[in-house]
Amino acid sequence: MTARAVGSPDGRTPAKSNAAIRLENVVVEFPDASGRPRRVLQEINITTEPGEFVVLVGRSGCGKTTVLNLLSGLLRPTSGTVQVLDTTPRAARKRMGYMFARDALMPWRKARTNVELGLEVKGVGAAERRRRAEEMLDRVHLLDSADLWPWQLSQGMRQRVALARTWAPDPSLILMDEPFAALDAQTKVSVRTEFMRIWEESRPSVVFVTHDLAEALLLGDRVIMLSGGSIEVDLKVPFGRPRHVEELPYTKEFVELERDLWQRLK
Ligand SMILES: Nc1ncnc2c1ncn2[C@@H]1O[C@H](COP(=O)(O)OP(=O)(O)OP(=O)(O)O)[C@@H](O)[C@H]1O
Repeated sequence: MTARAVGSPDGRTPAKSNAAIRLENVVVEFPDASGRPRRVLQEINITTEPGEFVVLVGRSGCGKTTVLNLLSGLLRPTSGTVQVLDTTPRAARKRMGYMFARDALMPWRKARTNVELGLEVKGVGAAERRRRAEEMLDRVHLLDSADLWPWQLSQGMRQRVALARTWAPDPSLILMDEPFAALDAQTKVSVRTEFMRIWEESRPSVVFVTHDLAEALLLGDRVIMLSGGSIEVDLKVPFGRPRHVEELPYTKEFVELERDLWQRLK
């Protein structure tokens, strides 16, 4: 049998390995109002390591969600190549998890069966699904609420159920689009703290989009700022792990770094 290089459309070019994501010379064009192509991403190159937590920031419309759409396989680049977990986005789909600003829990399922959803898609048996869903609900302190419907949960609780659902199938890469943006300030701090605790236990690769520069520095290993369709900043975050997400924002080093990033954003 002839070996076929993973991620290589023609099967001849050997794929480069050991990256969580790899965007090479990626261009994305969308038609403008008059139907002419408008370039949204210009020859973007991003490679991230397995286990790396990368945050995408930038002004509204700079292309952050477009990058997530490329990674999830919803969108194909106009030119260039996109690899996820050393293969095509489509082939990597079952090893990816997603979380968005609105929890998107299914209203006809209780918290428990919402968490089981990704496990069902993977074909995990009923008993193991139940065990894993309960384990995850326990980790977000919602085991007592396992049999409640989404409408019986607060926004913060729903977002924690969504967190449990994203984590339950043990994804290798998680794509997150402003997952805490709809939460009030206090709930945001507590959900974010739980999220960091769970992430630090298993450390899947993450690509996280936010408008909040403090959040980017608080969570990320690396912050990539997009501007005008190009990479404006690619910053290695200098804070160690585990992080004190409640205390770190008040340190001098953090405040200075956040101010620098704000200046770049302007
Ligand atoms: N399907 C599409 N058709 C045409 N234009 C699109 C499409 N999707 C996105 N765009 C355009 O591409 C640009 C980038 O959009 P994108 O959603 O990636 O930005 P963003 O940085 O995520 O913005 P925000 O922070 O406001 O969510 C925008 O100008 C948007 O209008």
